[in-house]
Amino acid sequence: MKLHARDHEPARTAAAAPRTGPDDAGLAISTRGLVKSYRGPDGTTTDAVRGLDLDVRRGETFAFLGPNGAGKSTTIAMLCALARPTSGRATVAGADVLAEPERVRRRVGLLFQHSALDPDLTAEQNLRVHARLYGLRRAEVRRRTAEVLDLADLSDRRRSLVRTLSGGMRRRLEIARQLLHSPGVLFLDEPTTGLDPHARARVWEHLHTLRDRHGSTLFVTTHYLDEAEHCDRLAIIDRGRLVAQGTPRGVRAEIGDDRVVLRTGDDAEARRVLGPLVPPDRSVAVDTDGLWLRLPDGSAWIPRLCAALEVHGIAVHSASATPPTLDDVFFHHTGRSLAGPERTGGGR
Ligand SMILES: Nc1ncnc2c1ncn2[C@@H]1O[C@H](COP(=O)(O)OP(=O)(O)OP(=O)(O)O)[C@@H](O)[C@H]1O
Repeated sequence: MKLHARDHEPARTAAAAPRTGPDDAGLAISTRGLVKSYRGPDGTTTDAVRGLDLDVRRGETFAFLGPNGAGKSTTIAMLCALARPTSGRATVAGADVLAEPERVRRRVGLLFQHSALDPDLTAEQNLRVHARLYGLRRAEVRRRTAEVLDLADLSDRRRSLVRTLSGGMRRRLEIARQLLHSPGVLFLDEPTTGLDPHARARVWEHLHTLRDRHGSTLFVTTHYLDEAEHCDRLAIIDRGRLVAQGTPRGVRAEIGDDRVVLRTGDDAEARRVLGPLVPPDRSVAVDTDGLWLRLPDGSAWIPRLCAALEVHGIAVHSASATPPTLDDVFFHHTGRSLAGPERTGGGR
């Protein structure tokens, strides 16, 4: 699902909100058993989100990862009080999404996947329109516009028409726009999709500045695993269910073992030879990278594996051992890959 600005613009009368809500536990977002089911016209039900328990601390950058259709946008829509949960509870910036949806909407900012800027207005004009929608007073509009332009490093382009800005600049302007009303939590739905690597890096620089200088809580969905690696904490969702939650290092440590990858003259045969050598609860799989295994202290295993293949006359072209990646974490829990083509074998 894609969220669109026109569906969810805040009410004209909405007032500027306090930065944070009255949550005592230091949590910016907390959900328990959050469920969203869609009923189709033919009576069939899609369970987009199935019992999500999430905790996001104030001031952290939290990545929300999952493949297409995992339920990320639906979760964001519920957390921003734009879609009503079917069941469960959620508190965002100190307000309850079911009992206080207006308050939630005033306390969050939401960056949509698709541009919500008017290309025929200048950067500054776009910000002013948005500030007025949030009911900011005239003097406040001027002050906040200048502040967020500076934060986005776009002060020198404030009089440029949006259509003349680069893709990365537009994204930074959109983020700036969502900061005008000082939201308690900023949701960003795939903020870097479609940007080149340089522009992606600039957007992340900007997001880290927000966190470090202003203590903003950022909830970011992304398909890019390298981006999630740089967040404070993350959650991985698949088919509406949480599969892992914690720091990048923590969720990787949970699956523990190294990934040993061998490129051989005959990966299928090598798989057959090595299968009996490894402990029964370890997988041996083949994908586009070659043959791989998950083993504790992987580099210590390599000589033994190579020796066994040599005995069977199978050439080994390369061998490496690396600590688990976030994709390995996903594979460990689902038996599928988040990033590349489907792997075979292994998983739970
Ligand atoms: N309005 C809707 N009506 C019916 N089904 C929906 C609706 N919105 C989403 N879905 C379904 O709910 C599931 C989760 O969709 P969602 O858009 O939340 O996933 P996502 O993780 O954001 O995917 P993507 O990364 O592709 O944006 C999908 O199966 C989707 O088809």
